[in-house]
Amino acid sequence: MTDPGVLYYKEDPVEILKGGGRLPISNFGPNDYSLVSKAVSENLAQLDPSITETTPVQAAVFSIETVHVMHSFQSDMLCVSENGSGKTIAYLVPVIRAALSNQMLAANRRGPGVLIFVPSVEKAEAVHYTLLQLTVDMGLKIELLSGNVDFIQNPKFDIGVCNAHEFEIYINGTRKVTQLDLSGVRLVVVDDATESLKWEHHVELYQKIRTLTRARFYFFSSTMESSDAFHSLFNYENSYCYLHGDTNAIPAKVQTVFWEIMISHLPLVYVDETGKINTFPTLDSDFLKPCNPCDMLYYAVNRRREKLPNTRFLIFATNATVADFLAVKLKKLKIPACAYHDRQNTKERKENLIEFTNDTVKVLVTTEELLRRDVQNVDIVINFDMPLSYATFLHRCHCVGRNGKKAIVVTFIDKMTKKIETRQAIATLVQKTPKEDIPPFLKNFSFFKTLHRTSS
Ligand SMILES: Nc1ncnc2c1ncn2[C@@H]1O[C@H](COP(=O)(O)OP(=O)(O)OP(=O)(O)O)[C@@H](O)[C@H]1O
Repeated sequence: MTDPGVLYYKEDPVEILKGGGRLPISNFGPNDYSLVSKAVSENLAQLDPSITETTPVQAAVFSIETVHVMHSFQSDMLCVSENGSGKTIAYLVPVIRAALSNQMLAANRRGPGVLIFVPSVEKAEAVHYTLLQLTVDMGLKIELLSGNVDFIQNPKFDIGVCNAHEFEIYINGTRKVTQLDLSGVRLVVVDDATESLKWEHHVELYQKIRTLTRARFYFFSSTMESSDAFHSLFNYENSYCYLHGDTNAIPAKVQTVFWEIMISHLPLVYVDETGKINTFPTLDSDFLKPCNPCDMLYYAVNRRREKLPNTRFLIFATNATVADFLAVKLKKLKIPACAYHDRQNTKERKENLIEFTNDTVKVLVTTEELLRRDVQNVDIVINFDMPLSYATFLHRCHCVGRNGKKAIVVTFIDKMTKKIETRQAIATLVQKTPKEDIPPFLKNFSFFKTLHRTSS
């Protein structure tokens, strides 16, 4: 196990994982602490690919769990580890352990025992699916509280996989929805914590659950920015914190580039009555002047496909309408593309995703929704719309470059924009980018420049 990361209890580093340290747990085989039951260990081995050895984040979590078991002790946990490092299994194993030990108390319980919160329908479905695979024949009752599923009828279950956006209804109850009794919840996992805590109503939700239960909270995230929301939820006095690698860094094999666009320019690429695509002269030169983002997108995708037809693109748009518009526009320009976002119904979304994963379509236009999924083999990410937070930018960078694969992230930037939040995002991006990687058009970017010009 290379690069073990650092584990802290409260604020002090704990020598728990370093080579030869106290409790290095490097595999999912049976161990003295019953962290992984035989059934879970076998189910993990059955997965494709088979899971037998722990990744650093998994080893860290199991070490913490060992302390919990040995000393009949409970604490909060924060795990920050990059995308694709195995956080899902890292928390599902303790979730299953907690649910199994909770089962003995189930007779007295009137509600769920463990809750997992994720910030999107897609991620909830993916986590639910993995959980079902890991708990085959274990007699645990697992519910998906997210998306287009029927509202649960029996409020007593062992593990709930919940979409934090939709959970409020289960706390308050309605005529159709049974209010959940959360007093028996012993463990709450918040996945993609940075993303989730951006939403005020998620923070309120977790605070409420804190007051209704005696649960410990495990937060998992691939980036972590210190925030008041997090401080208000996390029990610093009694907590483990695990940090792996440079979690707020762009993956080593990912090249980030910034292209200047001008939203105010009219699009010049169009399909005429004969079906011919008309471009404009600069599209044929390697140096492209700032142009309309749709033209720039066509240029980026088309040029690359001419040279490398198998290139797979993931394009990010801010909202569903823009994503649909771009997919249609690309199709008209003879570039097969499909959209994927949370305004589509489940069937449509699944079909589009399958087209992309099967490689039938090589261009997928999406909103944030897809970030939480394991998107495979993407070569180029295009930020058609500028991500408004650096954490989102990092998340998008982490969609590629998994397993050391080379990739490019292209971000379209209109430095003349008057939108304050976009200017703020550009300023942050410039500040965080190494000097040598900042393109000339952004070298003298100032948050105030255009704003001043407008107001004067
Ligand atoms: N111990 C392991 N050995 C081999 N493969 C693993 C192991 N743990 C997880 N994986 C695989 O690694 C991939 C990424 O795992 P996972 O989605 O849990 O990462 P993550 O850290 O949660 O990423 P994200 O932050 O993007 O959600 C999955 O395909 C998973 O099956």
